[in-house]
Amino acid sequence: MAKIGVFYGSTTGVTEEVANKISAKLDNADVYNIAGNLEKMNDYDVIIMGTSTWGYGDLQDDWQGVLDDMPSLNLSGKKVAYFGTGDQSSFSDTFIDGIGIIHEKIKDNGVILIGETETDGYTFDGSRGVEDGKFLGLAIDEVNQSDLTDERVEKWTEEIKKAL
Ligand SMILES: Cc1cc2nc3c(=O)[nH]c(=O)nc-3n(C[C@H](O)[C@H](O)[C@H](O)COP(=O)(O)O)c2cc1C
Repeated sequence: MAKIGVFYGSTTGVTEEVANKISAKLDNADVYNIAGNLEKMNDYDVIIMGTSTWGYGDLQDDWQGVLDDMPSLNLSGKKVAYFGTGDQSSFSDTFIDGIGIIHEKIKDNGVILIGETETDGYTFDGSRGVEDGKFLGLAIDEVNQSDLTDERVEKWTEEIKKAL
């Protein structure tokens, strides 16, 4: 299988936990906290990026810290997938905005986006993580729909495997 790296930024541990679940479903893919590990992306063919969203549509702090360095990575030809954790109820206008902020920064670097998902089953008003009616990646809401997380991860990782 292609070499997969999972990179996450997590303020209270939710996104970290989801990163570990995703890794477990992908033959224990390597998992990194993005803080201090941005350059490690260069070592992987497939890069899975996970972030939460804070403030009102703000990128998680550790991702914010590396965001401006991301365009200098050589991501050309690499497959990239996103997962975002958020709260669609309290932050209905900015649900998982973080993945959209990252994508905006690197989308012109020749990345091949995989792992987009349907928005069915979620209720929210707006998201920078949605493009052409689909989430740019996997959306996880541990605040309101934690009972769905495991099956969402399972289904998504099966799709990711097919896209490799
Ligand atoms: C003060 C505050 C602001 C938040 N802002 C947003 C937001 O704008 N959009 C969103 O989808 N979730 C928002 N959330 C929800 C978090 O992103 C969510 O709980 C996430 O899973 C936390 O993940 P982490 O512990 O990995 O950082 C916010 C939560 C808090 C407490």
